[in-house]
Amino acid sequence: MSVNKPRANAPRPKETEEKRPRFRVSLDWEHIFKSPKNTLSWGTFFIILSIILEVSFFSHIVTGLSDQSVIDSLGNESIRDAGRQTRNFFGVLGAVLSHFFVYRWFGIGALLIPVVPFMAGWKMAFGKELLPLGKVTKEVIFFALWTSLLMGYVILMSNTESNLSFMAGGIGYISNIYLFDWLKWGSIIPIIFALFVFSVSFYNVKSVIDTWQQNKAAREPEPVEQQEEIPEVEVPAEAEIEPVHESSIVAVVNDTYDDDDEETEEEAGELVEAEAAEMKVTMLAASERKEVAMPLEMAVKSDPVIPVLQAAGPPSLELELEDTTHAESAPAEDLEDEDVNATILREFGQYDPQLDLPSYQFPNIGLLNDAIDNQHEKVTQEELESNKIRIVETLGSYGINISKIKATIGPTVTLYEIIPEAGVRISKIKNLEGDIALSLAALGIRIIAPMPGRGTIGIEVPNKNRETVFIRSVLSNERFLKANYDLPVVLGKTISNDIHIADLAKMPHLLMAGATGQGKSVGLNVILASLIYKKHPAELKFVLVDPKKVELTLFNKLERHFLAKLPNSEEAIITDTKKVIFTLNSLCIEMDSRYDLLKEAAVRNLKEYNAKFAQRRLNPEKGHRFLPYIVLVIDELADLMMTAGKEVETPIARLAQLARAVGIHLVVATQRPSVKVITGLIKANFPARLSFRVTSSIDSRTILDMGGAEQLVGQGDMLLAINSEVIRLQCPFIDTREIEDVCDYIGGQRGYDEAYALPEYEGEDAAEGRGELNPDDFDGLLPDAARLIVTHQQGSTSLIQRKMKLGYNRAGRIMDQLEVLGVVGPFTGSKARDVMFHDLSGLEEHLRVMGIS
Ligand SMILES: Nc1ncnc2c1ncn2[C@@H]1O[C@H](COP(=O)(O)OP(=O)(O)OP(=O)(O)O)[C@@H](O)[C@H]1O
Repeated sequence: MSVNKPRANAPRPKETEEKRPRFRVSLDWEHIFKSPKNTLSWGTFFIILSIILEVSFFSHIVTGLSDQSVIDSLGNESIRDAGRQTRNFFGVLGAVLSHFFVYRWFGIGALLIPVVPFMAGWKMAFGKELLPLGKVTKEVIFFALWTSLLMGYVILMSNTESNLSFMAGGIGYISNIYLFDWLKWGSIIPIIFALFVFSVSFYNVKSVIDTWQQNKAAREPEPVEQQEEIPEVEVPAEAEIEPVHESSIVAVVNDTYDDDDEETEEEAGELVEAEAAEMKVTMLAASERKEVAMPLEMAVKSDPVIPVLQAAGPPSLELELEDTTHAESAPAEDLEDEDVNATILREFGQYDPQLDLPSYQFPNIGLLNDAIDNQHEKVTQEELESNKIRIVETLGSYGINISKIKATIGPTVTLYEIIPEAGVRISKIKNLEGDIALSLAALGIRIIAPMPGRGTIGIEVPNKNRETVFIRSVLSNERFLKANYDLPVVLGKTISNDIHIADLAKMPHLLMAGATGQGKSVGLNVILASLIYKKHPAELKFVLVDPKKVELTLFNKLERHFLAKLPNSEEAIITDTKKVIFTLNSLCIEMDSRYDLLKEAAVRNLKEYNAKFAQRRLNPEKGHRFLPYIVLVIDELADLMMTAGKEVETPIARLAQLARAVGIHLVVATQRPSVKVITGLIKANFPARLSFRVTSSIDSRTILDMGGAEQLVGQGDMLLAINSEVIRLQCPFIDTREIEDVCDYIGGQRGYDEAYALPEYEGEDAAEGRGELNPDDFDGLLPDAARLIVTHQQGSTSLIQRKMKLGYNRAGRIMDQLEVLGVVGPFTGSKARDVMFHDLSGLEEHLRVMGIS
């Protein structure tokens, strides 16, 4: 066998030379600018810089002429002398900066320049953009140059060069001298043309004109005869499906956000929602037509997103790829959409859901009780020593000798880890649990034999004086503040006094059990409080189910911020079993519709979907929207299972099985962890389980698949089992007053108009009882909607949405009520419903008879 050896005189390979170390000073710019420690300082620096620039430039307008001589002689005299003579507000520095920016370059156009460092500084310091930075930078550069050119023209034409030429700056003045040679007074033409070109390309003037024209056309009454045959998808004019129109609608919303005008913001939001749904059908109709007419080369171009999904394999759960017919028709439309979306992204930056409530203030930690954890009551040295001695003696009396014992003091229990001498059987120690408890005269001794991954045997002994872990101490903990989880929840303090933070989004659901009075409700409140402290109302909604009627009432005040509810229900907190069934089914509908959106967006989970939406790669006019997480909290499953059984179990199991990918997570608590309540179906879908003290080891096994929870000492002492790992934790304590203060604080702020509307779900009974609907239950806008439908002879929800500027849910509800009233026929799929009245007089008579007008 021959081996190729390198010859001694062979040329040295190139890589060796490249690998030789070079002495280079390399700065880690990423760290310098982006490290959280530095951003505040850099941000403040840029803000100060912008103020210095602005004041200097203004000052230069008055002092520029007299400072000119100082600038000219700068090299010849000392800075000190120059400083004394300079009149600029910021001395020599201000004079020099102004000399360049104002005098040499931009003239008064330079006054715009400081806007850029100010906005950049603000973004760095506070992590938020006042306006989209990239867009503003381009505008500032253009208008600084353009103002300079315009001023140059004005000054040259008015012969005021000597005094005022600084207002044009070097760029404007010199450019105008050249332009003047060519065009004389006509040099204003290229200047105005430059403004025109910039406006057209930058502000998408064409789309504004198109929108205006379309709106004008839409306002003109449509002839009745033509509409008789038109199905639900209306306005099939070619111009209306131009994506340029879409961008303008989104632009309107964003402009409103930028203006911080909250009232108009909502109106615009609703308008867009209505327009979006209408456009959804219009675009659908358009895509169907395009499928036929699309040229071949367009059809084979693929959507850039779809291959990514294919490469990543079949998505989890229900997600499947689009069917091929759709995939073939999608690309051309998607390519157009991508262009529009890219333009919107460029102009308005990323979509920020928090701008829904721009002035929302997160609750501060000061609202919570500042009692510090009662350190002084901790375990004393004597207690430790006497426990150690008793453990060693008890084990010794059974012939078990210990080579080492070590204690770790936790908030509720102290963990004694022992290493027995060689040859001792673990099961022997485990069997002595009762004897050790007896000798220590303590309740709730738990033996962990062996301690996983530690090579020891653990004996947990409750402390005589236990420590209360206050919620404030955990929520203000740096680890929690920095936790970058999607749904961070603090569950408690571990035996080594670390706080245990979990990500509910990853769990993905939590099942809690515990006998009465052991701390379940406090535990639920702690979970809710952790989420409220970390998430903005736009990002998270709660569905609260409280059959006990008193536990979660306090959260009612969060209705217009954090709560979700069924459209027709009065109370945001659900206490009635029937409503619970409706709500659970409604959540299943929400889950299914979210899956449809994910499928259409070709993404695999909510995070990817929202990221894509924020990058403006999903068109709101096709029904896409930012999807908040939804956390369903049930404070007493036992009660529901007893009264409704399968009706509750099935949707819960379905949600638990499927909803994680679409951001719906469940936290379910129960007093009775019996197999009738925690059925196999439910249990199998809750990998994370938490148990407070239960009454028997059978209960403990039902919830945790192991004993031990019956040995806990109550008051928030708990065992958390995730993926076969069990941790003992002390739950933090939050009291009613604290929850009240936090809820008052949030509830007192401006919120959404109403709670987040879940999809409507009508139980079978409701469908049967439809004919008996009480006129008092009808929507106030029902008569107007009926007149609209009859006037247009078109039973379309989107018509109500668009003309009456209503959200989709409300318009849909009105349409259902119109059906009950007999104004329109039943739902017929994609076609518009039949209209049962041909003229308004017939309708008015009918409304009068029905007692509605
Ligand atoms: N983490 C904790 N720290 C200290 N004390 C606690 C803690 N959790 C609960 N407690 C005490 O236990 C009492 C009962 O707690 P909680 O109301 O949460 O019980 P529960 O399990 O919800 O009972 P029920 O099922 O009857 O509603 C509280 O009023 C409080 O005094």
